[in-house]
Amino acid sequence: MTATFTKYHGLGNDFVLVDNRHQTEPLITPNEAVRLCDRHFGIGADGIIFALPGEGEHDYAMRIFNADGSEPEMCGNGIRCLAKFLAQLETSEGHALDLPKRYSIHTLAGTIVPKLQPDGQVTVDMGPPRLLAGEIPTTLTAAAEKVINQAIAVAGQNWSVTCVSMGNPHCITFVDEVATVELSQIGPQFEHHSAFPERINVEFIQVVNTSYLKMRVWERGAGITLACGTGACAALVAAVLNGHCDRQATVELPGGPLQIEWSEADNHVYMTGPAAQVFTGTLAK
Ligand SMILES: N[C@@H](CCC[C@H](N)C(=O)O)C(=O)O
Repeated sequence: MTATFTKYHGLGNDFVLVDNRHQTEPLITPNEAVRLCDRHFGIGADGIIFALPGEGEHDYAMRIFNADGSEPEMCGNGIRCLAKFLAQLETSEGHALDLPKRYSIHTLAGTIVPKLQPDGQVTVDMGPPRLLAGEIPTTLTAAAEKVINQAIAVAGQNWSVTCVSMGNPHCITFVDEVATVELSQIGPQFEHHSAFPERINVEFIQVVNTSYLKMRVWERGAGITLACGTGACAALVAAVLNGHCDRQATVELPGGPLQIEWSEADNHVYMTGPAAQVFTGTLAK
């Protein structure tokens, strides 16, 4: 059996997109995902994303496997790529594309709504952040408490962290200079710390001013990536909770900037950024 794929990236966070709209089971197994994500023996990607059939109110569903084969609940850069992929599939099937175009997507983090804008950017309603320790999950405090500015020892250093779930778990720490963080050494020790039973994505944030944050990330199941959409949303929320930032800010990642807003009106987080197609291919099975 052969399957086609399309490679996309959102600010250098790259994914293999698979048209899986005809069946609910992913065409690729977690083990195959590990092989395909390998940058020497495979296509090379931070994850594999499946465009699945939607049910009820949902146009489609999305699932994703990380580069290590684990399955996260959500992916911010990935869902912008998925929205562009779906638009491309639909237009190639003869459907008209009227912009702005909105999709209702079922994910393991709930309903997420990306909207394709006329200028090529994608704005995503990422839903509300979840702040309770039990929702992250973390054992850093009692399950019904928030984790804001909490002490933790990792890699022989004391850190002060704020935890936010955007459906998937994030631990944010503020530093003077992101460029000096030894990410490849410290990142995995956060990811596998016993305080995080489902592992964790960790974001290091430099507050440049109240509307501009710099960020570097170590992702659960993927390691250092050039950008993380859910991580940028979690970072903005953490910065607001710590009084560092306005509710609307640019988050600058190694791969480029994202515009993030935590709306006071509906408590949802909105992310705006690009997504680009790189190439298409056929999988050798
Ligand atoms: N890069 C993604 C997040 C992908 C999932 C993450 N590695 C996890 O395991 O939670 C994004 O842009 O949000």
